[in-house]
Amino acid sequence: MTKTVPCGNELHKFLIWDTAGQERFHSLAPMYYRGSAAAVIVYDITKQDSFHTLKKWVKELKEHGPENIVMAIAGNKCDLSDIREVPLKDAKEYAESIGAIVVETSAKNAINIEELFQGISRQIPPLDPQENGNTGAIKLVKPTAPASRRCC
Ligand SMILES: Nc1nc2c(ncn2[C@@H]2O[C@H](COP(=O)(O)OP(=O)(O)OP(=O)(O)O)[C@@H](O)[C@H]2O)c(=O)[nH]1
Repeated sequence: MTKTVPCGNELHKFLIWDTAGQERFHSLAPMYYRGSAAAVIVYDITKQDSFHTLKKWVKELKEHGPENIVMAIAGNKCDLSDIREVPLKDAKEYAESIGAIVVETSAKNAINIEELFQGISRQIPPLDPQENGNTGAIKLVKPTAPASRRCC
């Protein structure tokens, strides 16, 4: 899946992989997060267990993920906040402690999805010109094609 996000006067094009969260697919996860610029770790605000599992994923990313990976925490199913088990305050405190972005989303009602990707976009450093195939010392023009970034 791809998503293009305006960021200042650039366009960031994200290539997005949805990794299966279940334990039996755990060993496949490094294939997705290796080389990724950002990771969105999703929990379900109506299930405390999912917030606990999220912390395990954050630990794994910190130990084995790319050094400067941008981490974003998404508390999904915010349309069901009347049956929430995870207070937003807990998620915010945890996110702050690990330097991650946090936002409550609803995939069902398309709430805060755009904001989530904009938040990530703002944290991703500009492309290294050499990585971009540009070896010149002075950048005279902004690329017209969107820069591609990976996100899992
Ligand atoms: N109310 C509500 N239901 C949702 C939302 N997002 C997903 N669901 C429902 O939650 C269930 C699980 O959704 P999935 O997308 O399969 O969840 P997942 O975490 O990606 O599952 P795995 O890929 O198997 O790890 C489905 O029945 C969805 O319709 C949401 O924002 N609000």
